[in-house]
Amino acid sequence: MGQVQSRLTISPTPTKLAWMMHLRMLTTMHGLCEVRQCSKRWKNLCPQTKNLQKCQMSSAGSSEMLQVTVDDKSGIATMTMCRPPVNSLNLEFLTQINIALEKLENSKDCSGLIITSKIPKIFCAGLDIMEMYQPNVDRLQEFWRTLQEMYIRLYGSQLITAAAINGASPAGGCLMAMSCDYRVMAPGYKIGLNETQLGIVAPFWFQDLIINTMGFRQSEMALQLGTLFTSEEALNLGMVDKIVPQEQVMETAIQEIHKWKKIPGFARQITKSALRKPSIDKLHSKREEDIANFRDFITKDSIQKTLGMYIESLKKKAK
Ligand SMILES: CCCCCCCCCCCC/C=C/CC(=O)SCCNC(=O)CCNC(=O)[C@H](O)C(C)(C)COP(=O)(O)OP(=O)(O)OC[C@H]1O[C@@H](n2cnc3c(N)ncnc32)[C@H](O)[C@@H]1OP(=O)(O)O
Repeated sequence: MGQVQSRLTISPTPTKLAWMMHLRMLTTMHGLCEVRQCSKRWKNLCPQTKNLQKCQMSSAGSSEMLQVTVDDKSGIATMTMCRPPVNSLNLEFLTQINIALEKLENSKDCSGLIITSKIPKIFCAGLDIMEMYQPNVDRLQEFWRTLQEMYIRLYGSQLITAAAINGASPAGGCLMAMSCDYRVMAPGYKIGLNETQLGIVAPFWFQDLIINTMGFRQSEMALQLGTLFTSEEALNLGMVDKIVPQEQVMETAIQEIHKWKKIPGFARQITKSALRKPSIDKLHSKREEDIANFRDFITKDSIQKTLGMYIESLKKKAK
């Protein structure tokens, strides 16, 4: 897929027209996915399915990186990541996730969302390191803006959100999971913000998120040491909420959403918004500064050298 030169602006509160124009631009520019007004038309797209409305977010031209299904009986959506080999988040993948989040948020039929992975033993390996290594600066900035967008959408979602963590979940994968309301994890995997181990720095909003999740003291140790926790350690720290055998992860997430659905939605949403709004507002107010910091940091020679060495070490390990 070619380099993206122009700026993609996904406004947090786009007008319907602006959003549609933006989606059309994305489709044209990237051959990303056949953009459809999903919420109303899922049924029409998949008339053969009764209870399961399926929206394939990618067209024949690109791989099916993200599968989104909504169970019309329960209103629970499942977003399944499938970007081999490790579900790393590049610009196109993040854009697809944002489009799906926008559609689900606006769908009257959807009340809950589960994020999970189709790749065995991997939930999400975090940011695609290749986006940060020897980057095109315009694309690099757009990449970061799109990651910010994902966090704003997911952490601020009105839906009941759960991460069904069925594999490794370092760095950006951990960010994604912690942005949900609930985390259920299979045993035997690692999760955490390991940025310092790569020689990079988790930005303030990653830091705020982990502090909001498990408190200051444990977060400052975890962030400085770049600790990847086992599922069991993560449970003890409050980074995840439950551990169940691999084959029960999805069912447990579904049951948990059903439990949350019994709470009056309006009261729950206002409470969630009040708790999370300060962190989201902080990012909104520093968004451009944060992008500039990221760009200046990543394009430093010393950081490029470190990233190059890290990529080599991953490749050697994979052999
Ligand atoms: C005022 C100034 C302040 C300054 C502020 C500055 C702000 C700067 C901000 C900068 C922050 C940037 C934030 C980054 C967050 C991130 O998410 S960084 C990414 C971190 N991710 C990782 O470290 C994960 C690395 N991967 C792994 O640990 C393992 O791959 C795995 C545990 C996920 C899976 O292991 P396994 O199943 O054994 O697979 P592998 O053989 O290791 O890998 C297979 C294959 O995938 C490639 N790969 C792995 N991870 C990534 C990745 N994240 N991106 C791209 N590619 C990845 C790996 O190289 C292998 O490829 P090949 O088969 O060799 O081609």
